Amino acid sequence: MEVVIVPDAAAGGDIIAEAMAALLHRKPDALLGVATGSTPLPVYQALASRVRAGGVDVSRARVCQLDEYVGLPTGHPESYRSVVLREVVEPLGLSPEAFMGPDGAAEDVQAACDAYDAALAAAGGVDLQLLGIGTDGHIGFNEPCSSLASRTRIKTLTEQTRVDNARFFGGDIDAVPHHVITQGIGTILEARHLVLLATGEGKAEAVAATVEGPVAAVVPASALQLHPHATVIVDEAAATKLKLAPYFRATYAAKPAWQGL
Ligand SMILES: N[C@@H]1[C@@H](O)[C@H](O)[C@@H](COP(=O)(O)O)O[C@@H]1O
Repeated sequence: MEVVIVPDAAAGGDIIAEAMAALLHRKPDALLGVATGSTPLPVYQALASRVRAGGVDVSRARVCQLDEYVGLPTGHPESYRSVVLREVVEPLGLSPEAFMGPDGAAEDVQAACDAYDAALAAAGGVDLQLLGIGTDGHIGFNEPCSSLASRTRIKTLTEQTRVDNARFFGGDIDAVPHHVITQGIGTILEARHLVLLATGEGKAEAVAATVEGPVAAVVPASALQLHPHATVIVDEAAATKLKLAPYFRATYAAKPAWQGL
């Protein structure tokens, strides 16, 4: 696992957009797994500005969703499908056909989950999966004690996650669904490159447990330790509880530029 400490969220966005641009250069039809929440927004902004400047060709790029609320009406502005269309697909100028996600409004939720896992595999798998992290260490919506081998399935949100996400629902926790569909941890681990971005001191404890703690289902993001190509990018505030911060800084400073992320 590589840990990169950047000065701020914008620098994190920049470095990941650069890695996505390099991937699309090597593989123009790459499948990018995108995350929601506030943290990844600087990534999408940085990538869109490279596209506008003509530095990246996204005409064949594909994007896929990590997770989704269950039960929000189709087209609800806070469904993750709407968020990804608004924050990623439209700014990058992709066609809606380049986008795939699970159906959170399906009557048979488990069938929708199975169909999504099958669709990801049929698409050739995710090339780069961008992840945020919950304050409790969740990735996607895999809450603590999710099986490290889990596949896409329905989960119940913790009270803390519903409180954290209420800001997207006008501060009304009652409006935050209890149930979600999420790529499982086993599904996420199949992506060829995992890139987790964490910013702000509220994530410092979860980051330390992810990077320096044991691999444990109680900290779902610690599963990244099992992946052969995982990159964790943190700003200074999110890095404050990392004991190995001096080592991570020295390693990155000495890294040859050609190596990329
Ligand atoms: N399902 C999403 C996660 O994918 C995201 O990582 C997390 C943190 O969001 P934020 O980046 O806004 O802190 O929120 C939600 O729970």
